[in-house]
Amino acid sequence: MEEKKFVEIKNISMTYHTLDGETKALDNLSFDINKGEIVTIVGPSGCGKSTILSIIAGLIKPSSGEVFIYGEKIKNTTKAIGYMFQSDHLFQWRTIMENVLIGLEIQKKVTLDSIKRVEKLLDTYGLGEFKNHYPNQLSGGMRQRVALIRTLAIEPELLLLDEPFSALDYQSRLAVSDDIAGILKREQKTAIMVTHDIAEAI
Ligand SMILES: Nc1ncnc2c1ncn2[C@@H]1O[C@H](COP(=O)(O)OP(=O)(O)OP(=O)(O)O)[C@@H](O)[C@H]1O
Repeated sequence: MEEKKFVEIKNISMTYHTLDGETKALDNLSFDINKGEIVTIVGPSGCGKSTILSIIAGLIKPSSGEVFIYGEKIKNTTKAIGYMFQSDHLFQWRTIMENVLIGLEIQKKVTLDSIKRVEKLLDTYGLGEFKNHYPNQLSGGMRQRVALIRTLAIEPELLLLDEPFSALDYQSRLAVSDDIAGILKREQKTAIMVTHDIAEAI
């Protein structure tokens, strides 16, 4: 029997309708992703990268086409998918620990075990000492790591990363992208990242 594909994007098209007219953002896009793969989508600004991530995440409905996860059609958002946006969106009034726990809090899954797991992630990725600090006390690169750990904390099966390094300067971007690629590989995650930067994709 053929093994079920993890993520299947099938014939997705998306046209936005506004008062000014129509914008075709995606035209009959299809691709598959296997478990454990890290896929990057590269393209210039406006080519529809954020649109495809939002469709996979179930945040917007495509004009036509379907997304399947393990053969099941995506209808709404699902806990199986973690979405990390362009900027880190950390809450300034919450400590690093409180920021990282927010997804688990919403899902009512804050337990001793989940706290331990999150503390271990913070320790492993050099943020253990900063768990009681506030986001404005951290560097941009550290904040991106916090945002990634917050996304990993809910243990998503698929991570969607929208230009995760765009807020950083060139040098930190290279360091942090190595860093984050390392984390994704060690945690054996499946991820789709979009970027307009070919170096970052590589
Ligand atoms: N909500 C919307 N309403 C109308 N048009 C939209 C909407 N969202 C995106 N678009 C248009 O769809 C096209 C694709 O946008 P999208 O944000 O997916 O591109 P992108 O590749 O992610 O760009 P960027 O890298 O600048 O974020 C663009 O022409 C954009 O103007």
